[in-house]
Amino acid sequence: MVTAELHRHIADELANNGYAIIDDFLEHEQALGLHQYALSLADQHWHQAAIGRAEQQAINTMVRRDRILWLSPTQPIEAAYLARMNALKLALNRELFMGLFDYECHLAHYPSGAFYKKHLDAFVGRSNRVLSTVAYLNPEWHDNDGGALVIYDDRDQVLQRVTPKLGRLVIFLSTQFVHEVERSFRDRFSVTGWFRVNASVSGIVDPPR
Ligand SMILES: O=C(O)CCC(=O)C(=O)O
Ligand SMILES: [Fe+2]
Repeated sequence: MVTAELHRHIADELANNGYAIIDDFLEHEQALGLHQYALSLADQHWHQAAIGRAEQQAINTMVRRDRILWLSPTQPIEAAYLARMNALKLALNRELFMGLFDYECHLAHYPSGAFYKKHLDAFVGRSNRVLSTVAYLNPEWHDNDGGALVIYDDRDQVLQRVTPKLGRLVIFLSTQFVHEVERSFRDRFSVTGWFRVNASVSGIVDPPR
């Protein structure tokens, strides 16, 4: 699919279902490059992920056990990913008038045994995160490797069980879908991010990193 068509497809899916799952969203080279990059980063670059907002941010390994690294445009490979998501942001604003203001994202590494229990990424009126994105960086992932993303509907029924395979993007409304990452049995890598509306619009600023 050419980019304009792909962006329209994502906008349609979001408008109709509130989420979209796009295989090969990342080109093979880019996805593999990010995977290699994540593998090359030494231990000290990664941080144990926290949960909760601002003053209550806490590390709780009963809830999540992934390690993260925020992306910035300083490295070309990070800049290329951010540019890709910026293009998507512009398209979604054009198609859906979403008023998306910026995008923040981090690499995430789930070592073998890691998971992230059921949660919402944002609460209505309490966060400026409106759209969650996860791009997966795992070549040759099999169902018995675990680590599926499970998305629930508003009656707590499984809506989608998504295998974290290389190049796939999942995008969903942050306040609408409870989701979890099942225990992974291999190293699992992804880029997780959020499109945000202007803090002065929602009146809330997300926690400092
Ligand atoms: O990696 C995934 O599939 C989802 C991660 C997630 O839910 C999060 O970081 O908030
Ligand atoms: Fe999440």
